[in-house]
Order: sequence, then structure tokens, then C-alpha cells
Amino acid sequence: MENVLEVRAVRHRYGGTRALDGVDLDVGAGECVALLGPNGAGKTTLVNLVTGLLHPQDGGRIRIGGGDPRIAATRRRLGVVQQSLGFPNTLKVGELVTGAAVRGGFPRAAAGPVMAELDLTGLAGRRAAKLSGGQRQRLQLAMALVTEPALLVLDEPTTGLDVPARRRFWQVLAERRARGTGVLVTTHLIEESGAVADRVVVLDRGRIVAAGRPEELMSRLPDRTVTARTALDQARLRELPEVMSISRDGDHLRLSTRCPEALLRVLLAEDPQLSDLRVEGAGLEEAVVGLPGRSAA
Ligand SMILES: Nc1ncnc2c1ncn2[C@@H]1O[C@H](COP(=O)(O)OP(=O)(O)OP(=O)(O)O)[C@@H](O)[C@H]1O
Repeated sequence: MENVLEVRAVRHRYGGTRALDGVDLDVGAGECVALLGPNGAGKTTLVNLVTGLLHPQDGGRIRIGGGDPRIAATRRRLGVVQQSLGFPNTLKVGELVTGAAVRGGFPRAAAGPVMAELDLTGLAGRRAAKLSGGQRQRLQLAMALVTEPALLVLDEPTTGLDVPARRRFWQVLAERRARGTGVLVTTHLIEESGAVADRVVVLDRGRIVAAGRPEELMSRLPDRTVTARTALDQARLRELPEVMSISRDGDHLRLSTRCPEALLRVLLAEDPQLSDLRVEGAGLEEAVVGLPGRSAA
């Protein structure tokens, strides 16, 4: 698999504070890598280095599709969705997506299909200032996707999205990934990242302390309980190898599992009416805290 992102031995200091201490990370074409870690771990610093906002201050190398992110032509291969990006509020949705296309060297006509893909066509004439939080996230994603980036960097992208909007968001990304776009996503929605990412990389105090498939990282944990209101019948749920036992709690079902990511994938795929989803017990973050190699705080 060709790498769309290569991070090699990157170190970064802010004055006397070492934020990154020798980080290596690859994202392959079509791959989704989730970046997790506690507050202050260095996630934002790494994202800012990848997007070219910061330059490594203490050594290392970053390449996007083989190019240096400090060069504008390389950054055109990159799409970014950030948590709190301000839009020029007087501009309209359609103008913003069209502008992003033109700045990326694409025709104005590229905006239409992407806006349709993200259900923004009906909002084309609406000022960005008038959008809801979820609509702003969709607008950002449309602006990022309109240039068909090799790499998408998403910083907490589903914050503020409801369950159907979140599902749609990951569906759109799955379609892009099938066409070769690599995704690096930071998120605190740990169970969700486990459900959508091919690999999870955990950063702690500037170092990678764990990396692997979500299932690998979770496999050492005791059972978790997934609770949801679901239209799926119990016979179908019993067929799933991830489900260890089922009990009913009012109109919710409680499913005990060792592998909530795999179970969530099936539930999200098979039940469009799924709601009130909760995962209880240890999460992915707990799964990696205490892994060998992580020194005590
Ligand atoms: N502009 C800055 N000046 C000085 N120190 C900084 C600056 N930005 C970040 N740091 C420090 O670098 C370290 C890594 O911070 P960073 O913001 O990258 O972590 P993070 O994993 O994104 O955290 P969070 O989850 O809280 O957003 C922290 O110790 C932080 O205090």
C-alpha cells in the first residue's frame, strides 16, 4: 500500500516544553488511522505539523504524497477538518465550496457533486454564519473533499453531530477511502474511532505508546456492555460472533461483548434506526493505558 503520509522521527519543542519526542507514523492510501491520547499528549502538535501550520523544531521529516507540507503545492493534496474553524461569515455555503475548488485548481463545477454528497445543495444560498454546528462540519468536509485530497486530516470531526449525521459522515469517508484517500483522525469518541479506523495510534507525552488494529488493543480487556434501542431482533443478534449474551432492559437491549468495535460496526450497518447507543466498561483509552512501555505518571 502506497503511503500518503509519512512522519519520521519527528520531535517538536515549544521553548523548554517537549511536545513530540520521536514520532513515526504512516497512513496508507485508503487507510483510516485514529490518533488517540490524553490531554497534552501532543495530538494537536502532530496535526499542526502535518498540515504545515508548524514546522518540526527539533528534527524529523514529514511527507504527504512524497511532498513537504511546508510547500503550498503539497498542501493542495491535503484536506483538513478542524474543530473550530472560523468561516468568513458573510459568504454563502455554495461560494465557500466553489472557492475551495478553485483555490485547489479544480473547476467551479466540482462543487455541485460534493455538496450533493454531503446534503448541502439545499443550503447553497445560506450564509455560513447561519449554519448549525453539524451543518458547519458538513461544509468543512465539503470544502476539504472538493479538491480530492490524497490525505484528509480530521480533528475531532464528529463533535456536535447527532447519530445519523455521524453515520453519514463516516459513510462519505468510506466512499472516499475506497477511492484511495488516506485519513488521519483525532477523536475523543474512542469507541467510534475503534469502529471506523483500520489502525489506532496512541500518543502519550509526545511518544507513541501503542499502535495496532482496534481489536488487537481491545482484546486484553474484560467484557464490555453495549446498550442500544435497536430494531434488530434477538435471533439475528445471537448469530453475531461478537455477542456473548443478551438481556433486555426496558426497550433497550444489553449486549455483552469482548469486541464492541466489531459489534458497533454491525449495528450501525444493519440498523438505520439504532439509537441511545452506549458502551459501558473499559474503553479503548483504558485498553492502552498500562500497556507495556508506558511509564508511570
Ligand atoms: N503554543 C504552545 N506553547 C507552549 N507549549 C505548548 C503549546 N502548544 C502546546 N504546548 C504543550 O505541548 C504539549 C502537547 O500539547 P498538544 O496541544 O499538542 O496536546 P494534545 O494531545 O492536542 O492535547 P488536548 O487533547 O488537550 O488538545 C503540552 O504539554 C502542551 O502544554
